[in-house]
Amino acid sequence: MDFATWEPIYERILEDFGFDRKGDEKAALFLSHKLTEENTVSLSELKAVISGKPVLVCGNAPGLRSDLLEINFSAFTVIAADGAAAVLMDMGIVPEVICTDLDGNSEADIEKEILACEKGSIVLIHAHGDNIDKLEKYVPRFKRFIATTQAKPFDDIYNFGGFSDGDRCFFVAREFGANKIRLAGFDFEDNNVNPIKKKKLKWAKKLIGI
Ligand SMILES: Nc1ncnc2c1ncn2[C@@H]1O[C@H](COP(=O)(O)OP(=O)(O)OP(=O)(O)O)[C@@H](O)[C@H]1O
Ligand SMILES: Nc1nc2c(c(=O)[nH]1)N=C(CO)CN2
Repeated sequence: MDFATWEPIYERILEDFGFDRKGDEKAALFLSHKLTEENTVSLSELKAVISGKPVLVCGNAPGLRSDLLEINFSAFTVIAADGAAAVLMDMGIVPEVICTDLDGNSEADIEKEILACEKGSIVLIHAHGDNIDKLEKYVPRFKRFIATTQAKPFDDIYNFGGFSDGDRCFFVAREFGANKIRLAGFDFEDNNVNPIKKKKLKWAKKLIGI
């Protein structure tokens, strides 16, 4: 999705949550300073695992494990949203792609994302105004990654559209030409979550429906 199409949606999201665009921009700049030639994954590498392939996008709803029992993984490129990567790793599955803002989960889950990266997952690390501390702490531990922002993209900081980790996975799958996208571990109506998460799920449902 080009930024001109995304920007009005992004502005509505910022307003709905009361988030500050300047904070997102500062975080993106911070992340850009962590990129080197050695730790940057190319978009062609990402495209190679998605283009023309059926993609399974895994969210981290409580039903993820049971959804996964019905799925033949070998038929899909697996893209995991943040904590979903830990669930997959626990099942012995290394997702091909992970989208994470590094702020949703326990330290143990982040360690599993770092391990997945070492085992070959392409990790898309997302900068936003409320995760600079996490970026500072964990980004040096990821050997290779792609940097993303929800604000205006620049240089090697990309914006493929989407806001929370789950819907960004979906946008990545679409942007890079998945021939089919199946969802697992998405429960947009989950009431067992805090009000901010509820609002994020409302936006996720809307964005994935676009
Ligand atoms: N019922 C649900 N509870 C939690 N996550 C869900 C649910 N349904 C779908 N998801 C998707 O799973 C993604 C990963 O969730 P997780 O809790 O691991 O990370 P998070 O960083 O806390 O999530 P978020 O990006 O929403 O802040 C979410 O971004 C969301 O899109
Ligand atoms: N500024 C800001 N942006 C976000 C945030 C957040 O908490 N703050 N959370 C997200 C999904 O977890 C995605 N983007």
